[in-house]
Amino acid sequence: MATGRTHRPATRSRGIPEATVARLPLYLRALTALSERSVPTVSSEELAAAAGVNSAKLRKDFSYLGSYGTRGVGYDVEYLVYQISRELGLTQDWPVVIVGIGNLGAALAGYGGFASRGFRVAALIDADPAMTGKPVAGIPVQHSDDLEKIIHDDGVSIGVIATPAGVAQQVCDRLVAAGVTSILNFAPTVLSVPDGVDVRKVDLSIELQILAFHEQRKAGEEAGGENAPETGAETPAAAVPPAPRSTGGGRKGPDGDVPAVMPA
Ligand SMILES: NC(=O)c1ccc[n+]([C@@H]2O[C@H](COP(=O)([O-])OP(=O)(O)OC[C@H]3O[C@@H](n4cnc5c(N)ncnc54)[C@H](O)[C@@H]3O)[C@@H](O)[C@H]2O)c1
Repeated sequence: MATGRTHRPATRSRGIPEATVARLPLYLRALTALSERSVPTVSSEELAAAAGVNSAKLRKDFSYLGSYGTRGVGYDVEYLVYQISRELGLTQDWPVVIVGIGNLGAALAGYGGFASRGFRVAALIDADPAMTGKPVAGIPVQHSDDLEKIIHDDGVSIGVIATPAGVAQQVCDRLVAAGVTSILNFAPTVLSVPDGVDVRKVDLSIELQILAFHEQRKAGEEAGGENAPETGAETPAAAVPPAPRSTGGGRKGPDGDVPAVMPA
């Protein structure tokens, strides 16, 4: 797995640590569920449990947002949704392109959770001429020859790579050259990007391998007659901070990308 080296410091310019930033989506997901149930306020303990985070950590995280809640009442759900959305840059629309519209790309294109969170799928791009013009999830696929024009015309800054691993670096290079500065990589390969470009990667097989490790350990402990380890809690993988980021200049070498779903 990538070590997550990038050019950014562990603390953002506005003073919010990367570890806190990584937990904000977890809070937002829990708060959105509360909002949908018209719950007006929530205590730090309740919200921490819903987000799978320690409540002291939650209070510390929210202090960076200037949100302290009201004693005996808790946090205002709607206001916190607004605050976190604003902090994450979700109060604006982010056009996204997906490159590689095979099994995975098509599934991502049809995923309603992007649009509902402010990520508009602006274009679907594939190198297969047979797919050009065919609608996937209601969006016509465009040929990769037009990638640069599409990025430019739609003002896209976020690209999703769902191509075979062998072409992912080349696709990444084209996206970056065209002006994309954030990449979500699903291809099982480590991408090199220049400074100023953020890469997050998702690899579900790595998550399964980590679960396999824990399964093996549990089985070993049971066989050894030891007490079973603590179970039952969802590990907030995405809340784990990225590894320290280098501040060196130049193109980020291999491992310059960061896993979007990080193991604990
Ligand atoms: N991260 C994960 O958890 C996860 C899960 C499933 C698949 N994957 C990976 O996602 C990728 C896609 O998997 P899939 O099952 O959808 O494969 P697929 O073969 O169904 O689709 C790949 C698509 O990419 C297109 N393509 C090939 N070269 C291209 C290029 N240069 N530019 C644009 N498009 C190009 C192909 O025409 C095809 O439509 C693979 O790398 C796979 O290993 C990752």
